[in-house]
Amino acid sequence: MAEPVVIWGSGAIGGTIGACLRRAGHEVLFVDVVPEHVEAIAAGRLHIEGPVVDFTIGGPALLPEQVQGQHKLIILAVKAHHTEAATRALLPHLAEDGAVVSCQNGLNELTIAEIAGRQRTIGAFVNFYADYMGPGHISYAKRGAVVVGELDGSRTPRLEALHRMLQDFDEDAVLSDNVFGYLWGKAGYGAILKASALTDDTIADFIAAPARRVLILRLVQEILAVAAAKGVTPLGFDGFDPIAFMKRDEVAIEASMQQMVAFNRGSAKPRSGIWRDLAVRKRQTDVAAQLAPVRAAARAHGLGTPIADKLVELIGEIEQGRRAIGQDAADVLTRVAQQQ
Ligand SMILES: NC(=O)C1=CN([C@@H]2O[C@H](COP(=O)(O)OP(=O)(O)OC[C@H]3O[C@@H](n4cnc5c(N)ncnc54)[C@H](OP(=O)(O)O)[C@@H]3O)[C@@H](O)[C@H]2O)C=CC1
Ligand SMILES: CC(C)(CO)C(=O)C(=O)O
Repeated sequence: MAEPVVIWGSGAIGGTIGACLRRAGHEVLFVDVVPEHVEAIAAGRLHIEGPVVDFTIGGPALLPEQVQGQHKLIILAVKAHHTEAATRALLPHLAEDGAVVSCQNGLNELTIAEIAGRQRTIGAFVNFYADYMGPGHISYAKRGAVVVGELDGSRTPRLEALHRMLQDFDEDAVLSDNVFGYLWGKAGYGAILKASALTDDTIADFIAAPARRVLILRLVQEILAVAAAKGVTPLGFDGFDPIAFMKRDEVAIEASMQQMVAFNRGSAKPRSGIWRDLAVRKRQTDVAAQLAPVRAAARAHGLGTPIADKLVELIGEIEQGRRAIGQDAADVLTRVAQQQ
């Protein structure tokens, strides 16, 4: 049997990628902490549904403590606040010459590299839209950018092999020499998603709302200023044009806003995973964990992140049941943005 690609965290993102790879003929080992989900996958009842694909498949599936041996390729797809624990748990199963690929939101590669070593970390960026609906049931709502790249930008045989494999998931998958550019781009776009989760608005409605314009502009600019201070050139994707925001080019910003609205309008996943964690799954989000490295980098460069700081605080209040999701929460954040 060929060496399997291990999917560590087989929810919305990991489950979708793993199922599609398995359907394309790759050996896949699914790992997850949810016993009923693991059981469903092992029993051949992993249903990926939605406008992109609709099929049911299965495959070897284990809880983390059941994994044995060492593996050369592990795709990590847990939420950012679980990255450290998951990486420590997978470490004994990562071959000396193996690699962890972070298919996550945030700058998780930094945490993974610290634990597994930079040589054993490959960068990735995903912007497709999916939801975990329940054990063995995932909605793949919308295709989006899929990118892989070595952390130092080099082109290596292992990266080329990974890229070829991911083309079996999405034929437009990109091999990049600037994966951190995409990750910082997503940090900018992701900040809009996080702010939208303060409300019940769809992502498209939130971006289109005139009342949120100043918040979106200043929040994105605040995040991308940190990227600039680090010497990273953020890259655009799926309608988001970070350079327009950085240059404060009103015409290009307007075009990007319209494209982001069009990209999100009518999506089968109309709201972010963060909103879903708050409103549907009633659980902690990974907003603080995603923004932690951005805020730390800002501090290291003498920059403030007052809007992101307030965003983390507001999301925390919702998580703790001390604030309701709604326009009031977004109004509070908008007022902070107006002061910048
Ligand atoms: N969903 C989307 O459309 C997109 C998500 N992302 C990012 O992708 C990453 C994954 O998100 P998503 O797939 O939505 O999240 P999900 O919650 O759907 O899937 C993550 C899965 O990993 C499980 N898990 C948690 N801790 C561990 C662990 N230590 N070992 C193994 N499994 C674990 C979770 O269990 P439990 O639920 O019990 O914690 C869950 O089943 C996040 O960083 C997210 O921000 C990026 C782009 C789009
Ligand atoms: C909205 C989306 C799917 C965009 O990638 C996302 O990142 C999330 O749900 O957290």
